[in-house]
Amino acid sequence: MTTVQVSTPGGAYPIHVGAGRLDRLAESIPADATAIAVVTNPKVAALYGDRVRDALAATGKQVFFIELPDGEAFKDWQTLNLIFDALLQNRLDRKAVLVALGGGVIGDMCGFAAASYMRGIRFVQVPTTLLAQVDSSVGGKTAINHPLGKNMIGAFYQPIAVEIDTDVLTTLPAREISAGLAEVIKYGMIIDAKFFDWCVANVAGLRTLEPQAITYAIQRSCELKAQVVSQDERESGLRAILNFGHTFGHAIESGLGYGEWLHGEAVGCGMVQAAQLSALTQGLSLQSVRRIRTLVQEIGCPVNPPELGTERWIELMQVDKKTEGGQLRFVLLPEIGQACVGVVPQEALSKVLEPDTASATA
Ligand SMILES: NC(=O)c1ccc[n+]([C@@H]2O[C@H](COP(=O)([O-])OP(=O)(O)OC[C@H]3O[C@@H](n4cnc5c(N)ncnc54)[C@H](O)[C@@H]3O)[C@@H](O)[C@H]2O)c1
Ligand SMILES: O=C(O)C(=O)C[C@@H](O)[C@H](O)[C@H](O)COP(=O)(O)O
Ligand SMILES: [Zn+2]
Repeated sequence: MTTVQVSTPGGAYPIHVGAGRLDRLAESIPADATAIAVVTNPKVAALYGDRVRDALAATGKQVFFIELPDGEAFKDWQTLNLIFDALLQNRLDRKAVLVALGGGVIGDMCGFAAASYMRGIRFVQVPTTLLAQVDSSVGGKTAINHPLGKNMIGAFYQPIAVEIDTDVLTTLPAREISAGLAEVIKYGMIIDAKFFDWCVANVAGLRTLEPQAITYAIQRSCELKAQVVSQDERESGLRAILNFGHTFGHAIESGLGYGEWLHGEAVGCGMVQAAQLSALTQGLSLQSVRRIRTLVQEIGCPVNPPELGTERWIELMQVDKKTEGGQLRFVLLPEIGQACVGVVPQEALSKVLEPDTASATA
């Protein structure tokens, strides 16, 4: 087991990474917890519910399970309210602890419920998808979607611990592994060129969950994300680089309907588009754009954006949280391993959004 530490003004906590962590969840429940509510979905509950129930029984506390419908399409008010209904019906008090057992959808919703139930109760992240293990369980962004935009209603709210059991990845479908790898390679592109090269060299092992490769990728991703959020918890500057590819990616998700493309797939494609935009505005070399495109393709994510039409793309991207005074801002790469945030000329953006001209920059 290895531990990565996160330290923010909103809370400091360990990320434990190792095989079999699910059986040791009791270690992350504070002694003064009055009850534990596990927020999950039917698919994850069927796979891991019994093990988690047994592990938490060791605390001697009352354990409730709250099952939400599965999928991005349910990351909404109505589903969030199911958590509050269950917490109130079971009379959970301020010293109750929530446990988010599932992927990023469960983690984001459980975290938002923890942030707002009785104005804030403690929660533990137990991410069970690769994407959630390398990204969404760390750093305290919690949210639900709005029909007009991704993650539009939410809060910054840190968990008290993150428990990553690498064994649970064995039941994940290949498509979900590819989606998770998109957020892994993102760290290489924005902050760690050596890690990017390592991902290129180890892509086969990553896709097949070769234990050493996937464990290292999870640890390194958590370290890099912890470094960023520990410096800028609430995205007043640096943290925005974690949004690389997301201005395009979120537009794909909301434009096509939540769940049509997986978040990681949309981000993978969005990173190719953002790399093309970086070539036009930051001098990113065409060789680097090609390397990014090839890696996104090799992890199994789409590299060709859906045809939404330039006007619709811009309308969808306008609601991005980085937009200031109506002006779109993008995360861009001057080179692989370095990122900045900036505005771009309209012509450059149009070139990327018009499929014929975009292919010329890749
Ligand atoms: N808060 C953040 O910083 C942050 C970061 C990245 C992504 N996100 C959000 O995370 C969400 C995407 O998360 P995701 O990719 O984990 O999707 P997800 O939560 O929908 O999970 C994907 C699928 O895998 C299933 N699943 C979960 N664990 C499993 C397992 N071990 N074996 C088999 N199936 C399993 C789920 O039930 C679901 O059907 C998006 O809403 C995105 O916006 C948030
Ligand atoms: O943690 C962050 O900061 C991120 O931007 C990580 C992203 O991968 C994640 O998808 C995040 O939820 C997007 O944030 P948003 O603020 O654009 O909704
Ligand atoms: Zn993301």
